[in-house]
Amino acid sequence: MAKPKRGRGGRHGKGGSRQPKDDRTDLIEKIDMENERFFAYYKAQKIVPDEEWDLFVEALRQHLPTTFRVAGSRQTATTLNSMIKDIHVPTLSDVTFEGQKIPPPVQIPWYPDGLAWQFNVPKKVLRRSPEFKKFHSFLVFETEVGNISRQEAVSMLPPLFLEVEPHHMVMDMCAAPGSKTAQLLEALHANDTSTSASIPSGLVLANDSDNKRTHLLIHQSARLPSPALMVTNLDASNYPSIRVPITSPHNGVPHLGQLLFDRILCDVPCSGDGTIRKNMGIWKSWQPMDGNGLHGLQVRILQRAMNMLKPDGRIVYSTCSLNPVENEAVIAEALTLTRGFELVDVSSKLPELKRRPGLEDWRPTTDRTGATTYESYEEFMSSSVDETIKAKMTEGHWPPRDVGSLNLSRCMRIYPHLQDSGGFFVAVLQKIQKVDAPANQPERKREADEPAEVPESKRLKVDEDSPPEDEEMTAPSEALSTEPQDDTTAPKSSGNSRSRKKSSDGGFKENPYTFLRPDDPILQSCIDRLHITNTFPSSNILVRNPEGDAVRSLYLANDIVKCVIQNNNYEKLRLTTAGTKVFAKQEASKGQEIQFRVLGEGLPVILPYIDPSSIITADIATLRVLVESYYPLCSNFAEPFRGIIQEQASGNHILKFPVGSMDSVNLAHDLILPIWKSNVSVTLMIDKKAKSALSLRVFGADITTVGKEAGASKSLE
Ligand SMILES: C[S@@+](CC[C@H](N)C(=O)[O-])C[C@H]1O[C@@H](n2cnc3c(N)ncnc32)[C@H](O)[C@@H]1O
Repeated sequence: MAKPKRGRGGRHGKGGSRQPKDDRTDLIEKIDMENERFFAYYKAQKIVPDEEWDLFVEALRQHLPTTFRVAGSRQTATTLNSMIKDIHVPTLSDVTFEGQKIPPPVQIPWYPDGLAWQFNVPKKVLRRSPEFKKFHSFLVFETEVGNISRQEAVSMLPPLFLEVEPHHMVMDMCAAPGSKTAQLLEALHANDTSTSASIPSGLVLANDSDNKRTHLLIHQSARLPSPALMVTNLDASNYPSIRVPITSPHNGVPHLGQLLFDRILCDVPCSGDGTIRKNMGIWKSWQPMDGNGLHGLQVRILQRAMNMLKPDGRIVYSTCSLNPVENEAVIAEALTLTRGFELVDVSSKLPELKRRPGLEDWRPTTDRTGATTYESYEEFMSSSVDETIKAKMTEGHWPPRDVGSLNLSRCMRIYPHLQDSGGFFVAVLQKIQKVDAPANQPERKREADEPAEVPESKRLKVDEDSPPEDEEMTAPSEALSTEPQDDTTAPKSSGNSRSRKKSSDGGFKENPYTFLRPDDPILQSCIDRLHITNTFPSSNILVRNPEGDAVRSLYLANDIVKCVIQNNNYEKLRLTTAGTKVFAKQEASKGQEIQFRVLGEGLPVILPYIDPSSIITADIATLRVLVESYYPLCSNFAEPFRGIIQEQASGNHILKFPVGSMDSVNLAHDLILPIWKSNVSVTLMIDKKAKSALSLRVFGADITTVGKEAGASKSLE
């Protein structure tokens, strides 16, 4: 095979111009994009027809386009998407750089409502072309505030195939760093508007076994605050049953039963060779046996998901690996071991997505060169391979004898050459009947004790008091699991564990969540100050300490999150996050009364409960003053806002900027923002990056103090 010699962009720096050190286009030049083991192994698997092989390999060597998704509520997303389409794309359509025409971003054809985009320009264009530079700033700020998600196109697929609805109980088994969790949350919040968030009746339970990555997930999910989110830090293959009160439909007697899920995502740890266009180290490090050691863990995670699913529920299993041992072999093994499931035919869903059917035949290997593969387990076991190596492989690595009955062709393989993307695998499973666990099946050697190593490439893949309502909790009796489970149930008398945090459970050091009494004086003062109506679920407010004191932050949980917290031991669940922060303590100056204020990210969920007469209406000129400086004096505002704000008491207030135009600035939808009024000045209570994003969106430039300082320092360079 001829050695690849090129990447995007020129091979040498032009005219002595400075080359950015970390420009991946340069890296592509330097990396030897060859790996005979990779080629030998995947040719033997026949993952693509012979006539497509060269196209496939050529695509692996190309620079991966940058892709992003417009996120957030449907209304916000539609408005922002129109801005990209009608303002940014026309500006970017006529850009030439160093004599070359640069193509503008284009919509990814298969993504619903045109909300996903891709573009492929060298970094130096993003840095030096004024048009692309401005677009890049827009992307950076909107990403910071959660309106845009920089995500690989193929990674957007699994949540789309899950078809989540706001009432669904959803589990994300291996969730960090959380790009797919964000999509699941968005689907749960489909009824949000541009200013207010719903409190969905469903749940997104996001889990990851890696504690550090769990915190990354929590950071990411703060961009889409939700009272329906819980994050846990457990091994998904051994996830404990979650207990919730269930009313038996037969005798109406309530008891604690297992919470079963409508939708489960298994985006499992994998060898990650489908990301080779981005993680170019894979060219050098890839070994044919990378997937063998992961297969067992992948099967166990999928099986655990199958045992936590409701009848008719759906599981999406996905990897960014091309290896059938991590894909079809896992599906085949799980379908064989756990009866009552079938692969769903989703060929008519996302019709524009180019995909290939799952394989029905594959040939695992333990040969380092990838040249010797084995058609069957029997052939492998009778070979001269060392016994210690044989012991690491199981029958489940190979296609089962009844492979034809499993409909493996319903799995989806996405290859880089089909639509200029990464490589990916997706399978959709549905539970068709009550699961008999364990299934009647021939005795198999299992990999249960095999420690699976997660390859580095994958680890680094980052580019989180009232009785339960019967309606929500009632599950059909056949939905109850009969399997013996680790009991996470909290002592009945106490509800949530009120013991102090301790590190007795594998180093778990999080504080418990404790519900505030609805008449807690601090909660009441927040309610009174903002004129919050009595329909507000004040019995669902939590604090993060065992004493139940409102010390720093107040969180809001929905009913199912509350129910899970009250009926399970938080330490056994390794509960890392629950609900969303809505109020926080505002540090007061000396002698002033301590007050709590509503947070910018908490406001959308509180807004539907705020009496509209307590919201102050302001105009775009007022917004400009608030964006331009940190602490504008009340006297700096024009009338009528100046008079209105001067009359208000010090503390937290909510401003509404209605749709409209003023001085060529257009507000496409209402803006609702929190402010803090002190004796003589007013502050917009959103963080710096959110302020810059807002400024770019509304005023077309970053007019914040930070933005102006950054602009000034650039012009001095
Ligand atoms: C492919 S990544 C998940 C990516 C994530 N779904 C996303 O879209 O951002 C796989 C994740 O599985 C986690 N993991 C590895 N072994 C696990 C286990 N036994 N249980 C739960 N999570 C595991 C890793 O820490 C890693 O974050």
